[in-house]
Amino acid sequence: MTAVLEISGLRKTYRSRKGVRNALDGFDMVVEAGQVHGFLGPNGSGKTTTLRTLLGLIKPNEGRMAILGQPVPQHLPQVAGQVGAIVESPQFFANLTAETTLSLLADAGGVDPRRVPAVLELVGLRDRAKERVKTYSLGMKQRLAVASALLKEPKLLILDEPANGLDPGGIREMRTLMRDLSASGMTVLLSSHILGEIQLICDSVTIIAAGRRVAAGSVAEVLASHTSTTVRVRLEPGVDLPGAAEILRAAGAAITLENDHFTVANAGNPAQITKLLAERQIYVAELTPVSADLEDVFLELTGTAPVDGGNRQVDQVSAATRGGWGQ
Ligand SMILES: Nc1ncnc2c1ncn2[C@@H]1O[C@H](COP(=O)(O)OP(=O)(O)OP(=O)(O)O)[C@@H](O)[C@H]1O
Repeated sequence: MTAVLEISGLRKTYRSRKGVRNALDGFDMVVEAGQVHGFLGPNGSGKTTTLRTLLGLIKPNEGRMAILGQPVPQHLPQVAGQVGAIVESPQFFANLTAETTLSLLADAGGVDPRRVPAVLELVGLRDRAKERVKTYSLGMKQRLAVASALLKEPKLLILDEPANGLDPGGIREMRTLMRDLSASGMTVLLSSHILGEIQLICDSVTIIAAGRRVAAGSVAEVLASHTSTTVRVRLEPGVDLPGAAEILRAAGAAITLENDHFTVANAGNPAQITKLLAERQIYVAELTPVSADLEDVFLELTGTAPVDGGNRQVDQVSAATRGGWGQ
């Protein structure tokens, strides 16, 4: 496979009166041709900084980037025509129709005007194309934004949170659209917080936390590499479940208590669980690895799982990510 996008060792430091912040701290990413690639990370982890740096909107302190094999930002003018991007919600003139908006953009970008009805059809706005943008819902504006990025038939489409504001039907249509675009040979880089959606849409993902890559690969690989670290524990009926959970928690385990069982995250050595409980005459009835979904992996790797008894603060990393328990 060929890489459409390569980033290595990217560093970006913001300086303000409050001090220095390393938004990107040696970040790496590779997106192969024809993939729908998910770019995931918690708030403030560096996603927008990465995308803006890639598009030449801000200057990195260090690192190498290439789009379609061309080093950027040096060769951005050569590849810009093959990259469609929506990084910040584009503003449209409210009094213009979608059709006029796209026609003006096509004209300004030297794009064949026949692309306008084609992209309106693609994003499902054909029947509302002659209505003013101010009458559009948020979801329809999102579609118009995607349509504008598709005008020049890009080889690489970069979308920051394209499903934002869409209802479930809209999200499903956006998913179909992404798959159709990918089937037509386009590579799509997609940042999103809707992890279930990413799991359904994407072939591969990169997860970023605190400006560094913490996981990358096909969705199946990323999931497989984390399947066995969380275990589900059931006890014999009638045993005090919260009490048992507390014993493990006191020993440093990250516990999530459910109705009739609890889970232990990051449990490198599940035997430790049975041992600790048996010492208190509590016997485990079931101990099974939980197959992780992308949300579990994300929470674990980025340290953004909810904090017990408190509100997690920005930049606060949960104990579970600071190393395995029971190793
Ligand atoms: N212009 C700026 N000046 C100072 N700090 C900044 C600036 N832009 C971003 N940052 C900081 O850099 C870090 C990364 O921000 P960035 O916007 O790239 O994160 P993000 O992953 O896109 O977050 P979100 O999901 O919330 O949009 C954050 O700590 C943010 O506060």
